[in-house]
Amino acid sequence: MTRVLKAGILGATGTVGQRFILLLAEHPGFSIHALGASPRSAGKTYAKATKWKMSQSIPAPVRDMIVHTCEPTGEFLDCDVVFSGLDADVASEIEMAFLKADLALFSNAKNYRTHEEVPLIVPLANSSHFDLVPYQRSKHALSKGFLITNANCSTSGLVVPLKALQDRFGPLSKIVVTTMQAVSGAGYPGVSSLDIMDNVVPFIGGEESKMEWETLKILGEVNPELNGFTLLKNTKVSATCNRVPVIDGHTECVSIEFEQRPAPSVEEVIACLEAYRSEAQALGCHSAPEQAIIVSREEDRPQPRLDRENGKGYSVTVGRVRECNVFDIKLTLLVHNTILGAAGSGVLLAELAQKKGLIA
Ligand SMILES: NC(=O)C1=CN([C@@H]2O[C@H](COP(=O)(O)OP(=O)(O)OC[C@H]3O[C@@H](n4cnc5c(N)ncnc54)[C@H](OP(=O)(O)O)[C@@H]3O)[C@@H](O)[C@H]2O)C=CC1
Ligand SMILES: N[C@@H](CC(=O)OP(=O)(O)O)C(=O)O
Repeated sequence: MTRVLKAGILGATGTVGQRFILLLAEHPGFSIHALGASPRSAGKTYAKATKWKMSQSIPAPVRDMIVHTCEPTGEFLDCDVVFSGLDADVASEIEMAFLKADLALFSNAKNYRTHEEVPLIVPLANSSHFDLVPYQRSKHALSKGFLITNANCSTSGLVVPLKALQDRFGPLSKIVVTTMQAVSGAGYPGVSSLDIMDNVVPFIGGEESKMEWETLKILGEVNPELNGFTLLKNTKVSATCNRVPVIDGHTECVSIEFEQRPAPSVEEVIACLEAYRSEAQALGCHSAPEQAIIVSREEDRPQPRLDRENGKGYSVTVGRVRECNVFDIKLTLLVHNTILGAAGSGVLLAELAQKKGLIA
């Protein structure tokens, strides 16, 4: 029987923070122990500090908890794990302070994803990158702490089927992806209603380069010395990102070229995606979905409203798998941007870390 872990949440009042609250409050393996947000929220009860936007109510035990500033003191020091949903403008300094305090930190912010000693892990794709933790600990003289980042929400959906295909058919030479991203991805208040209603905005600052680069790190490997990452060199990724008037769920149209000739057929690709099993599933992690990738055969799926809760938001739903007459295969995928694309990844990463013995 694994013990219940005390969890802290940084950025607890935001869009990702609220999702952490819901996922952790109903999780048998965690108890919510400390909440942090900006000095504007500190000292207030959680119910007063947050602008709650989830369709479920604030869990009763959390409503009257007091929100603190984000410093590694007090209740945060008792935490076994700390999840960060901090605004990127403040995440660098705060997360480094928590790492230096020897805490186990799982971050949603982009700030340390590109760092050479920091694993960037999508739990259904590259959990082998946890192998760098001992080196990170030795570099920072830590005994139990570490910093793991999870990916950009659109990247998180993309890499799961790509990993399945790469493992089965070898290197992918070209990937072109066009996203239709939900407004919750922009946090709260996010995109103004006058900008997004009756509209599509064909720009999300910094998103395309993040998707292109993060994919190469995630689908790359930990080097043999276990002290760095080898990024994919021969895979080219091009992303185009759009904001659409959907509340939750990022949809992505993906075209893929394989190195292998002849390229796999549509039937082989579907069979590979359906058979794919991640380490999180193999280890029996509580939040791991039964199917990492759900393939829909209906001609008009996936759709955000109908498919985003698949696998409780932890599965990637793939549909419209078909031949591409420019590359080899094209498909459409859907990822829940605040579950597998954000807070859910953090929770599943903590479960994996516990299974791997990285959390005592
Ligand atoms: N939304 C999504 O789908 C995804 C988001 N992310 C990333 O996760 C992070 C959070 O995003 P999101 O929840 O959307 O953002 P929000 O803007 O909704 O929330 C930001 C949080 O940061 C806190 N904060 C702001 N300033 C400070 C400060 N000076 N000190 C301490 N805390 C502060 C806010 O507290 P307060 O309420 O007190 O202001 C709030 O809790 C970002 O880095 C984002 O890029 C990653 C993947 C997906
Ligand atoms: N930019 C994403 C959400 C996000 O915050 O991503 P990142 O953590 O990579 O900055 C979106 O708008 O949907």
